[in-house]
Amino acid sequence: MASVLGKQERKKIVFPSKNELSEAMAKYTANLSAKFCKERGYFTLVLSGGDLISWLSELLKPVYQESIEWSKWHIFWVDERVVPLDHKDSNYKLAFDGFLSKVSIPIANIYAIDQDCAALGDAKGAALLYEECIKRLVNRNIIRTYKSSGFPQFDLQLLGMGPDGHMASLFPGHYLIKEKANLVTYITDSPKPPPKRITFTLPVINCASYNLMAVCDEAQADAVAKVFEDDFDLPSAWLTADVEAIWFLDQAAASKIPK
Ligand SMILES: O=C1O[C@H](COP(=O)(O)O)[C@@H](O)[C@H](O)[C@H]1O
Repeated sequence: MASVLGKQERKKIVFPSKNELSEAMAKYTANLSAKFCKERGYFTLVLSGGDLISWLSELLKPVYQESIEWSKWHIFWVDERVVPLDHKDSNYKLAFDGFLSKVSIPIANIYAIDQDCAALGDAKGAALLYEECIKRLVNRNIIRTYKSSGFPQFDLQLLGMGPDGHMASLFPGHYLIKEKANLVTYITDSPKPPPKRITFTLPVINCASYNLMAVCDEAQADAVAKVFEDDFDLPSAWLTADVEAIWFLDQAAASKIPK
């Protein structure tokens, strides 16, 4: 299995405010949607939870509503909290209420975690079934594979980072960051509530063609500075991609990056 880690240039764009960041994120996403829909008839987009979802509202504007080929989109989650899908902590609910219910992506193309596992709080089962779901879509060629590694390769992942430097549900100091055998794994002692979550493993995250990490606000400035100083204790510092890994920051989040 090819190594997918390794140091790569960490690109960043600093925006005056969240508004400009969210406009640029919409443009970036729409451009990649057009590229992949044209090249292969599908666009595989991975979402995270957190603040990022509200910044996606730019994609609801008429210019995008009318031009994006929504029927070709396939939606996944880089991590999910193992709670019922209508629970306030569910990343699926957050994205569905704030974005997915307002665009015409076929419901069959929205891949939430297994409802029963979610309702029962079965994190292990949820991870296993999500991995199976991804493998099935790889077999149907909806998700590509990364070169010869056999890992799934998503077209674009939209990621966020917590103030502690976590991305997806990979937390600083937790052994999950080292997990390389599985595509999807689980955690039952997440330092950030809720404790039960599933998450893509780092090799899967880094196989994506494009990774866009969007971070705003001063509360994240210390973690952002550490990432740009190559502090690999922070899971987010490990982020790479096959084609491009790019950080979209507002001025507050970028304020402590050494000049
Ligand atoms: O718990 C989570 O946190 C991260 C970061 O969220 P943010 O609100 O600080 O941007 C998020 O990316 C992840 O998907 C979520 O489960």
